[in-house]
Formats: sequence, structure tokens, C-alpha cells
Amino acid sequence: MAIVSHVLARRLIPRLPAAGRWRFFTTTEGSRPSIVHKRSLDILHDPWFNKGTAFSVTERDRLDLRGLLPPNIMTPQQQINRFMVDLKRFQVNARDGPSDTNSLAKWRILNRLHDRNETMYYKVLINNIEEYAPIVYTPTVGLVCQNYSGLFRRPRGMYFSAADRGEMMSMVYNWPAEQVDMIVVTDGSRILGLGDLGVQGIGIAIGKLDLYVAAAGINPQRVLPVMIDVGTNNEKLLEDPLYLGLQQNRLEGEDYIAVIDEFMEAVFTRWPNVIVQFEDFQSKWAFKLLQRYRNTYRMFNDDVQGTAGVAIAGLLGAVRAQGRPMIDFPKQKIVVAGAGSAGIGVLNAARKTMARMLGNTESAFESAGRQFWVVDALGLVTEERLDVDPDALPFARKSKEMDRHGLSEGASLAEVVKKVKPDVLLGLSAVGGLFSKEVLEALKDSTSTRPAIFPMSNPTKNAECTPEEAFSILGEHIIFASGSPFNNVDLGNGKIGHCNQGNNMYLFPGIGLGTLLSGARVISDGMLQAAAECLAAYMKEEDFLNGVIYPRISRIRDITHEVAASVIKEAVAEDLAEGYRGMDSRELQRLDKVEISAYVENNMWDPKYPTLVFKSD
Ligand SMILES: NC(=O)c1ccc[n+]([C@@H]2O[C@H](COP(=O)([O-])OP(=O)(O)OC[C@H]3O[C@@H](n4cnc5c(N)ncnc54)[C@H](O)[C@@H]3O)[C@@H](O)[C@H]2O)c1
Ligand SMILES: O=C(O)C[C@H](O)C(=O)O
Ligand SMILES: [Mg+2]
Repeated sequence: MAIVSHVLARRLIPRLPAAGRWRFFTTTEGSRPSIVHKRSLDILHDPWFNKGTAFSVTERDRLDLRGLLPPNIMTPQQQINRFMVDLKRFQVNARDGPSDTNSLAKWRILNRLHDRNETMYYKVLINNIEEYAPIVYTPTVGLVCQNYSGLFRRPRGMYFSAADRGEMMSMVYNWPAEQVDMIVVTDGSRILGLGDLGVQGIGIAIGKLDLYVAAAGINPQRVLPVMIDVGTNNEKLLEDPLYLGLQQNRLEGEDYIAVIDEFMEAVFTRWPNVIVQFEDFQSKWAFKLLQRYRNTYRMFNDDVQGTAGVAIAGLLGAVRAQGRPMIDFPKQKIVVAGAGSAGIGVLNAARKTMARMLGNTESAFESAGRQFWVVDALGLVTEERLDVDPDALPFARKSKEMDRHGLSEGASLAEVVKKVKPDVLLGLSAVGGLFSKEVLEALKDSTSTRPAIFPMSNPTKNAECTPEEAFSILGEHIIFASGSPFNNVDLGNGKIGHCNQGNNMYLFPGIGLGTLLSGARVISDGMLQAAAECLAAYMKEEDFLNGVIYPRISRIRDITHEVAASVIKEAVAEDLAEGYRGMDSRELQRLDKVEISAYVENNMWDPKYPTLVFKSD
């Protein structure tokens, strides 16, 4: 950590939380006791305070715990070792097929720990993030959402439903925490590539917030997963007697917007500084809601904006992996399969990045647009299409260019790849196997020396192709990045085909943390751009040449720290930063790079048991 002056260090430490309210302070405050207002079994049943067998003798006395626990006092590490014996019984790697009971069993064991001892849960997660991110997050979280009505035991987060209209402003006070920093909200309408899962989609909000705690060090007492249940159009769920959500069709139009408006007003009234991440809303609402709220509230849409940043960082990495300078990015020909919230988000951001590199003029923007070919469920998108989706319209190819390329409206993906010979083939279609043998064979004629293949759809079975398929057809000279994790491929002769994970998890935790600590009023394009550039700069030249364009997940806390610092810098530069707790906007402006980094680090929560002291109410 950077060395900061004593005086500055004091400023960097936020003010103490109200007595007794928060168990966890910042890293630097870790040694201060937490005041609790409960004792005995109430402590053991409270996951925020429970330490289980790790309660010391003096604490057992102070908190009336003597005799309520086995006598052998465990260190936190011994506790974890004991827990891991149970967890490790399911050694088989997580897959997400419906028959993969191992990954679900692991999720259950971890979830039960989450329910009874949060500190230990996050310690296990942070220390083994590479192994357990695929359980609490993509891909297993998809399986969890699909089965949520059966898996549900204890509630986690809040549910706002169409039946709560007119009540949200008061019901938001039912949440026990006085302060909430981060909300992830979904309406369950497009969970990963699994479609409409209704109320069961809350699992994705919980999984994303697990990463906020593990990667960004957001205090787990200040995160809130939210499900807005406006019904479901999933016929199976509508008929399932065990389904936990509203069994009615989704609200549409003004009725739908009224519910989301009411929710936003309620949460920002109770917690004016909260940040709301929109997650897995179907495209038709994702863009509209983003435009509706982004200039008023501290919010962003992860699928549109987080994904775009991660894809840009990966695309720039792919250019460098070809041994070319980043500035060559505007020459890349990019075919995107999928024109939903994620695809369009990536297209817009990539076009803007190219235009900036070309001088940021109108003509630069125009010519950048010609680098993209968009294929959706109806094939190649051109101006000839009747009722082309307005979000895809800027990327619809012109008829006269079509003749030149020998393509026409609705051309298949394989035809497009054959004719365009792209440098990059990117999939955000949610269609597993879309990059068929024929498509991958066509990519052999790519004009790139090292074509990039990004099957970014989640979960695993929705990936447009597997790394085995890509490397076996195209050979070792490719760049591969998938949304869900895959193992590297053994190419023989001691060579490894590297499988990157191109997932928005590399950005959203840092975007949230940077916004929180800067106190930015809104989340600007500049802040998102800064986050993407930070991720792109994280990798070294030799990584790129080895086909490695994203860091290992084990580095996610470090990356998030850096991303957050970049976001803060940009928020300050754009005069959006209003400060956070003890750090006001003027003080923020005076911090240099090293000091911002220290400020971020000092505010990242670490899972350590605090000493508990009882005080009656
Ligand atoms: N890796 C990541 O970080 C990341 C981030 C966001 C979304 N995603 C994934 O991207 C996928 C899409 O998400 P979305 O919100 O854009 O969904 P969406 O439903 O809004 O969009 C899907 C798009 O794919 C198109 N499509 C369908 N069938 C197709 C086909 N046969 N050929 C070409 N295109 C086809 C549809 O027309 C639509 O434009 C999901 O699987 C999601 O998990 C990944
Ligand atoms: O959730 C993920 O793994 C990434 C992304 O947000 C998605 O919707 O697929
Ligand atoms: Mg998502």
C-alpha cells in the first residue's frame, strides 16, 4: 500500500459509524470493537455477528454464550478448514447442465454458510474466488435461478411486486439496514441467456452483490438484492403450483414504468446516496430505463454498460495480441451476433472508441460505423429490413454496400463471416452453438493474423461455441474469450489454448465502488470509459502475445481497486464527485494518484471478526 502522511491518513479514514450499528469498519478500523444489542442465541442466529466456534472465552462470557457452543475454541482458519472438508466432497468442476447436482450441492453448502456466518462466507469466497465464483456467479447461479422456488429457504434481499403499488415508499423501511450503498435490481425478464425466470431471477442480484463484497469490498451489511416482480410470461412458471412469484402476465407499458418509477423513488428517498445497478432486464426495457434514469439517479445498466467496457478492453487486447498497436483498432472488422441489450451496448461503445481514435469528428463516427456487421435472429441487419429495431438502426448496413460484399438483408451468420472475413466474431445472442463448424470454418479466411472469437453468452450451455471447438477448427493462432468460465485447451506439443473469461464482473464492482467513494451524482460515459481503459491497461504486452487478454479471476480484488480509483479520478475531473463520508469533494480534488489508491484500499471491507461488546438498547 502507498505510504501516506499521518494527517492525510486520518482524513482517508471515514468517520466512525454510529455506535453499534455496523459490525465492520474499514480495514484500518478493524481493531475497534463492535457494539451489539443482543446476546445469547440471538447472536448465534445473526449471520452479521455470529462467529460460531470462534467466539473467545471472554466473549462467550460477555455475550452469555457459555455452554451454547462446544468447548473447543477454533481459530478462524480452523473453522474454514473444517468447513472446507464438507465443501470439498464435491470436487467435480461446476458445470451447469440440469443434471449437475455437484455445483448445486456446492451452492447449497455455501448458501447455508452465508445464512449463518457472513464473515466466514466472504472469507471463503475471497480466498478461493477462482474456484467459487463459478458457483455463486455464472454459470451455477443460472441453475440456481432456474430452481429457485425449490431452493428457497430463507429470504435474502427485498421483493417489490406489482401488488405493492402505492406501498413501496413505506415498505422500503422494512429493510433493517440504516445505510445501503449498493442495490442490484432485476425484474427477472432475461436472466443470463435463460429467458424470463420471473421472481426466481433474484438469484442473479444476490450473485452480483456477492462479487461486490468479494471484489470491491463493499460492506455486506450495506448491499441489497432486489427483485421487482411484475409477473412473468414464462408459461411453465405461470402454471407451476410451487412458483413463488406473481402468477400473472408481465405488466407492460405505463403500468410497468409506474412500478419501476415508484421503486426508484422509494429507495432513493430512504438512501439518497445508494447506487442502483440494473441487471438482466429484457432489452426492450433496458435501454428505455437507462435513458429514463441515468441523468437523475446514481444508476447504471450492467448488461449494456458494464459489458460494453469489458468487451472494449478485450477487443483492444485482441489488437495488441496480433502484435499491432491499439490505435489500429478502428481497422478491425467486427461481426456481432446478437443485437439485444448487450450486443447494442458493445456496438455503441466500440464505435465511439474507434471514432475517438480517428479524431472524434462526425466523419470519424460515420466511418467507424462501417466496421460492424450485425446479425440477429433474422440474419444480417440492413436498411432494407422493415421495422428494424431503432437501437440497431445505426448499424444497419446500406444496400449499396451489400452488393459490393455479395450479401443481402437477412444473410446467415456463416455467409456474413465468409464474405466479410472479420477480425473479430463476437456473440451476445444467447444461442448455444451458434458459432457452428460452418461459421468457424468460414473464419479461417479472416484477414487477421489472429482472429478473435468472443462467445460471450451465458451460462455455459448458451456459449456460441466452446474453446475446444474454436481451437480445433482454427488452430492455436486465435484469441478466445467466453462469458462463462471454460478450462484452457491442451493443444498438444506442450501448447495451451488460453481461454479468457470476458465477463462484466471485471468492471461492475469497480464502477460501483468508484461511484460510491467519489460520491458522483450520476455515472457518466467518461467514468465508464475510464473503467474500461483501466482494465485494458491492466494486462502486459507478453500476456497479450500469449493470448491472455483478461486477468485471472484471482486478481479481481486488485483490478477492482484500480478500476475504482480510475472511476474516482474521472468523476473528480468531470466535477461530478461530491465526496463520501469524511472525504468531501474539495479534499477529493486534492488527492494525487497514490492517495486515491490508498483511499480506495482503506475503504474496502475485509472479512475479519470484530470484537463484540454488548450494550443494552
Ligand atoms: N459476458 C458478459 O459479460 C455478458 C454480459 C451481458 C450479457 N451477456 C449474455 O449475452 C446474451 C444476450 O443478452 P441480451 O441482454 O443482449 O439478450 P437479448 O435477448 O436482448 O438479445 C439477444 C439477441 O440475440 C439475437 N439472436 C437470437 N437468435 C439469434 C441467432 N440465431 N443468430 C444471431 N442472433 C440471434 C436476438 O435477435 C437479439 O438481438 C445472454 O446470454 C447474456 O447472458 C453476457
Ligand atoms: O451475469 C453474468 O455472468 C454476465 C452478464 O451480466 C449476463 O447477463 O450474462
Ligand atoms: Mg447480466
